[in-house]
Amino acid sequence: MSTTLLTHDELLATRCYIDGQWIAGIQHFDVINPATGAVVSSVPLLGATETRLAIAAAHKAGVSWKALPAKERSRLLRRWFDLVVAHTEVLAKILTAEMGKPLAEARGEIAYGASYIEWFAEEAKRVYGDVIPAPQTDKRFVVLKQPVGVVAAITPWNFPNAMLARKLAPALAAGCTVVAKPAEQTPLSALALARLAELAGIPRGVINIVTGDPKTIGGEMTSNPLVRKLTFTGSTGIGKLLIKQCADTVKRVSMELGGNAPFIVFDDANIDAAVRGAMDSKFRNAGQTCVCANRIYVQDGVYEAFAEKLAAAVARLQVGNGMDPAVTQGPLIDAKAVAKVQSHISDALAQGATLAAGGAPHALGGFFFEPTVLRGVTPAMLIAREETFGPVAPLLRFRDEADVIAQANASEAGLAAYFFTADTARVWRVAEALETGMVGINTGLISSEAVPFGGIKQSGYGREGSHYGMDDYLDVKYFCLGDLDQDH
Ligand SMILES: NC(=O)c1ccc[n+]([C@@H]2O[C@H](COP(=O)([O-])OP(=O)(O)OC[C@H]3O[C@@H](n4cnc5c(N)ncnc54)[C@H](O)[C@@H]3O)[C@@H](O)[C@H]2O)c1
Ligand SMILES: O=C[C@H](O)CS(=O)(=O)O
Repeated sequence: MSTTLLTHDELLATRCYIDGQWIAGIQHFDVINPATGAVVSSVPLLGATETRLAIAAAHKAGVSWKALPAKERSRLLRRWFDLVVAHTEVLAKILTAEMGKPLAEARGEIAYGASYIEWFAEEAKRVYGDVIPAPQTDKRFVVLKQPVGVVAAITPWNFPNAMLARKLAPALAAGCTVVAKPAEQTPLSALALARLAELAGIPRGVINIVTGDPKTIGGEMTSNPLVRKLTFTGSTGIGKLLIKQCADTVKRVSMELGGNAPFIVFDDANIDAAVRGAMDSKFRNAGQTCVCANRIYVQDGVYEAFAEKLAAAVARLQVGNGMDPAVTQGPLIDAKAVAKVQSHISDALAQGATLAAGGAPHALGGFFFEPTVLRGVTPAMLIAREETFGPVAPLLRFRDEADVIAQANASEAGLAAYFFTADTARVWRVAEALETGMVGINTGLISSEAVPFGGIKQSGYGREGSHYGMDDYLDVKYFCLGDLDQDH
């Protein structure tokens, strides 16, 4: 398949995508590079009127999109996947420019987002129903799965490509159409994805991207009766608000919310593997990741060895502009993120914790922050009770399995958890006891398109990825065929 590659400037959007048209808007807002403070681009400041138009376009496009043979939707999704992969470098540079993560991580995110498109290009062809044996001879019970309809999607800034791909892919595969609002900090990755979907031949109105004021756009998305489902990835507080706003029109809702992941190192763990796992889980994306380790529990017998090795590994992180290939930790997203990290560190130190590495804003200034390790953290400290969303590894001690399970589960969040042990019996006991949607065992990296990604408790509900991921975009319809005994 010959692929005409778009240039960086052709993919760097200044307009929104509604009903197959690129809309300029009247007012605009700047997209800022968090590493340099420079303006990357400007995008339209749209509101309820344009959102209503996008929803109407999605509703209209849905009639023909859901009527397409599943194999045709599959082919279009596959074409889109091929184009995303072919444009990895340009997409990664746009992502790093607007979000700050190191280019190597951005390339990884593009591949990760594309993997959902590839996965659901295949799942599109496997939306099966059932024929259920009826207890009466004159009846047949049939179950169909049908697309929910118009989907509203709201995504965060920390994985601006993958979090949107993780929603668009199953929605389109199921026969749904989408109106999406990316985070105002990082709209460019979403608009670039839409441009490639257009190039792939995905019909007008199937994907619509609206940028602008979150409250206004979200208000239209959650109240418009044509929207049958809202899928949200972001903070728990906003998630709760959106659930309430969707109640009046009884929309289907999926919530991928905040985390507070416990990361547990038992005495019998491979310490070097545990350190690698902690680095992978805690410092990926400068700790701005929903599933990153937020509380690191180390059993008494290995606490000193683990703390020393982790501090040494953290000291090797290279902080700087993500466009520099030598950089392994970029800036935080904004001043608010820096202030939250600083407040967690200050609170911990004030309550008796001590620094093993870092602890202050980086000498580079701006939104750069030193990768930090805190020792002597206790459950009473803010850093153990709230999601830090930054490059700080808080170390807590624990005595035994029962003690650490109780500590780990003492959180309203329930997204991810991790533990390291060589004891296979303990693997089953602890994995079953942890109150989270996902558990990493002897690894700090658990995300994949092939698994049901999602949380429990106040980390949300619904699953993204795997064959489970289609269910969020399908309605189950049962119909009953009667009077079949009669030869009329
Ligand atoms: N569970 C997951 O898969 C997952 C993935 C990424 C991020 N997150 C969570 O997201 C949070 C960080 O991301 P964030 O700062 O972008 O979260 P956020 O909740 O502030 O913003 C997320 C999205 O919601 C929008 N938004 C904000 N207020 C809104 C409103 N009133 N109405 C409609 N939309 C509104 C934002 O514009 C953005 O697009 C963290 O808590 C992180 O754990 C969770
Ligand atoms: O931050 C949230 C993302 O879901 C993290 S991951 O890339 O899916 O692990």
